[in-house]
Amino acid sequence: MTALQEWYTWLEPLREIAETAGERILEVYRSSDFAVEAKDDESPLTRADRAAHETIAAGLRRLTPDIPQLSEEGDDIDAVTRRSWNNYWLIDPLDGTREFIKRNGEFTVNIALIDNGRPVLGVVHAPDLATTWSAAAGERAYRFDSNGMQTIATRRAQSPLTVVVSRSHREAAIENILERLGEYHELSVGSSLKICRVAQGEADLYPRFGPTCEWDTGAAQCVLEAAGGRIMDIGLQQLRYNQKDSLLNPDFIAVGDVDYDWQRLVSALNWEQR
Ligand SMILES: Nc1ncnc2c1ncn2[C@@H]1O[C@H](COP(=O)(O)O)[C@@H](OP(=O)(O)O)[C@H]1O
Ligand SMILES: [Mg+2]
Repeated sequence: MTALQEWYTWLEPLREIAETAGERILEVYRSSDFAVEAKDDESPLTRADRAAHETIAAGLRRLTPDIPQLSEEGDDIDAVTRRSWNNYWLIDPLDGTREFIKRNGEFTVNIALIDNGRPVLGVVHAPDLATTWSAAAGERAYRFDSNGMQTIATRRAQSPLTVVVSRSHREAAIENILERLGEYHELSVGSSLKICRVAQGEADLYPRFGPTCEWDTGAAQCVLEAAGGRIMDIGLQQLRYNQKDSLLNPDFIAVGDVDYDWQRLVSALNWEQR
């Protein structure tokens, strides 16, 4: 695999690919009168997932024919093959499937370029919110919406903390942690938008205890890190990608203020015994 000297120039085409996939999703979302509960072959959800996946796969093949793709909706790729890659596109064509079904608009298209275990490009697009977040490692993070393009940045942690939690997946462990935080403000949000809310300085912490996959976090992690934040496992190590046979993430916290004493919070939460 060649070195990725050109990767920075791929950010704009990447945003276009994500937004085109978003248009395909919205065609289904807006045309269907659906009440789907599960993925079956005929469901609008499945059609939207597939249409977004195909659009992204074709767009990335045109942009970078030599870089492999790992998509939630793509072929299963065995771990040995995958782990031999130095870099690859990591894709969740439609994150927040429950939000799509509930029609609350909180679903996203996610594309990250992973290089040696780290996200170096990331685009998160929320089609129904007409908003896109994008970043390249080592550069600024941006949000594009009806007001145009803005630089985004995380904020200093505020007291009480504002905590983002999943709208649809709320494990008992999360309830325990929230209880132990004492006073806090809560934002309930679907999909990778939670990480984007931390990245744009609206929230301080997003704790996730329970299964997520690497494609749920890769693109938004790139945005959050470029905006000044971090996603860390319980050892406060930054999440890395393609390091294991499994594609499941560990428990993690996404934080905006890297100078805050998260270690103290994590220790106080008695994480190991939650
Ligand atoms: N049991 C499980 N195993 C793996 N991933 C899970 C999971 N439960 C939830 N997730 C992940 O959490 C994501 C939704 O997160 P949230 O609740 O924050 O919106 C899902 O994305 P999809 O909607 O793309 O399937 C899915 O990847
Ligand atoms: Mg997902």
